[in-house]
Amino acid sequence: MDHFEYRDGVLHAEDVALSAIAERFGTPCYVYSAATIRRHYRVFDEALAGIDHDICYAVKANGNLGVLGLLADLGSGFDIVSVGELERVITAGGDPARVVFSGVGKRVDEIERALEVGIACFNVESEAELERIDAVAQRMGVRAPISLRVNPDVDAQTHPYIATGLKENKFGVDITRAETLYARAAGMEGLAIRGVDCHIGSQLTQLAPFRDAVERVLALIDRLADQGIAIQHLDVGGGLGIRYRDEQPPSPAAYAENIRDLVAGRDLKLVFEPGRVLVGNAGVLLTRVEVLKPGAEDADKHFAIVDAAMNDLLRPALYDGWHAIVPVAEASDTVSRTWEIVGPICETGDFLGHDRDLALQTGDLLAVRTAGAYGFAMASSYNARPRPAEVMVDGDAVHEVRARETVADLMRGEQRLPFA
Ligand SMILES: Cc1ncc(COP(=O)(O)O)c(C=O)c1O
Ligand SMILES: N[C@@H](CCCC[NH3+])C(=O)O
Repeated sequence: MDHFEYRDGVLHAEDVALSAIAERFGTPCYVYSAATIRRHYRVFDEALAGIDHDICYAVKANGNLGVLGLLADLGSGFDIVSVGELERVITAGGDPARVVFSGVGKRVDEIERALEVGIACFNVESEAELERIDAVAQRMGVRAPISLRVNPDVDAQTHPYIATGLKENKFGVDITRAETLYARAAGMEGLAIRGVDCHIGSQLTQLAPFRDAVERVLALIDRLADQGIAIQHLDVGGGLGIRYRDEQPPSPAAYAENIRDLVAGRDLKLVFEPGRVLVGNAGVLLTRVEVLKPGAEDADKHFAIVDAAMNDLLRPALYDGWHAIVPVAEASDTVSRTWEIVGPICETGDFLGHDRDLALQTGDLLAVRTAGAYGFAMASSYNARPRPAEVMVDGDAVHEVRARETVADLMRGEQRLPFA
């Protein structure tokens, strides 16, 4: 459920026509719906009613200050993977004490800053990192709260680039080594053991892998208890999938019911790190058709070159990700063709969608749907293309939550070599 719908033939974000946004802010432009984000957060939170839980939104999905501020106001915590994300959370008004810090390569300065602001927990991904955090914390005279990210070796049944819970992935520590590492951590002066963490992948559409992972981690928690190591929270990561095309992802309610019986009666808080499920359907990428390049009548390919490209939305190029592409003004009687929707970048992989049946004319506006997660967040300025504007609609109000980058922004900090 989202708040993008046609009214009088024009696609709206809540009460605002996307054509009006294109007029005012130009294209390409990301448009988010505040009501959709609020709704998704509440549905997720309510699904977990009765389970002691904390929601730590995965900032990497969409780190815009407007998005983070909205989630902070709803009471969300945050899952971060860099000091840059930490500063974003703080700037947006998030509470550092509700932050968990994931990631396989945390630098010393990042650990220092996280300790300085007092985050809730480090999700530690290797033995070397345990030692590093211990050393930094001891030097600062504090104890760092930690969980070990364990790798439960379950198949998340998702795209291989975004599956993270298999033995061969770079993430976390092998669950069979976890007890030894917890015993080591328990002896380190700079550490305070708080939890166990796992995250098995992203865009999961099956429930079984989540349940398998939780079962394996709960068994570990029991073995740790036998060793006298008490665990206060289980961080189950993020990963709940959404519908891009015809996927049938479980609802947040089904996701919660899938594990409710496993944790019932335990004195254990569950931490969730949802990203995509909160913001994915809350965003579209608005783009305009620049050039139509139809082939001969019998040609296989007809190209529609739009002003958004792989630098703005990388998911099609990187994962062959499928996004619905719809006209902003509902089509009338213009002849329809099957189009390749491509950007102007000099890469054959620069496409937003293959084989789309659309009635197109030069200058038409299109909306690339389900672009709120891993959209702007993965944008680059390849081909010296300034990154797009980001706009948040809230009812009939329109907020420019990020101004379009300029070419001058792109050259900031650069210089020619001095003349001899
Ligand atoms: C550690 C961690 N937590 C949370 C997430 C958020 O995942 P998703 O957007 O699939 O919910 C990710 C990304 O997959 C992640 O790597
Ligand atoms: N960027 C990915 C998800 C990666 C999840 C990060 N752990 C996507 O667009 O689907």
